[in-house]
Amino acid sequence: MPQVSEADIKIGIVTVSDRASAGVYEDISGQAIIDTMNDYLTSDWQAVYQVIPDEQDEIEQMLISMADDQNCCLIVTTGGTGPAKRDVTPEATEAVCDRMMPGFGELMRAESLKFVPTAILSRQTAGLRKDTLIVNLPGKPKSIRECLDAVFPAIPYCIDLMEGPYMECDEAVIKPFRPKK
Ligand SMILES: Nc1ncnc2c1ncn2[C@@H]1O[C@H](COP(=O)(O)OP(=O)(O)OP(=O)(O)O)[C@@H](O)[C@H]1O
Ligand SMILES: Nc1nc2c(c(=O)[nH]1)N[C@H]1C(S)=C(S)[C@@H](COP(=O)(O)O)O[C@H]1N2
Repeated sequence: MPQVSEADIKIGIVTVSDRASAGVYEDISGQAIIDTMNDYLTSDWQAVYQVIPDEQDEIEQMLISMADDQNCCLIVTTGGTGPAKRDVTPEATEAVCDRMMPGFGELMRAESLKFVPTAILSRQTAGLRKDTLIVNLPGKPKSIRECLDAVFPAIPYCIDLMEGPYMECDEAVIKPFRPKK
């Protein structure tokens, strides 16, 4: 049974992009994460959304604030996962996490390879900071759904195991996997 009311589902969305944060282009990828969560979730949820540049300190402070102060059970980042010199989102994620969840990156790269031969250029990872799951996605708008469709089925059960809020999904859109007790 849910331990926490559905309205307590807060999801952090962090777009890490020098150009989107400077207003050079519109942040389509962060909005795609919000749209995807709206498609997946039938539970009420609240987005905590920020667009920041590729600065490791700033990314770390944002993840800490969303996890510890704003009580997000899940934070999804987009951008800054590649080999370019300023791509440091995985380093920031690892720096703030207590335990890493390497299966997320492995699965997203494997699934992404079905769409782009450059999938292995993403160093995207995931990890746990106290009560929060942090998942990195690449920056390209189309990568959002490609990656989330692959890993999201495991996320509600992951959050159950972390004793977080119970996420109800639209099973016609995404089927969360919860092993029977
Ligand atoms: N948040 C975003 N919103 C819209 N388009 C994006 C976003 N992030 C990336 N893109 C698009 O994907 C392309 C490649 O993504 P990439 O991660 O290399 O972003 P980027 O341009 O390096 O970001 P930055 O501004 O930090 O340099 C970009 O040139 C842009 O067209
Ligand atoms: N699903 C998916 N994964 C993807 C891509 C994509 O278009 N779709 N782009 C790749 C490319 S071209 C790069 S450079 C890396 C890193 O992207 P980032 O630096 O924007 O995070 O993600 C890779 N992973």
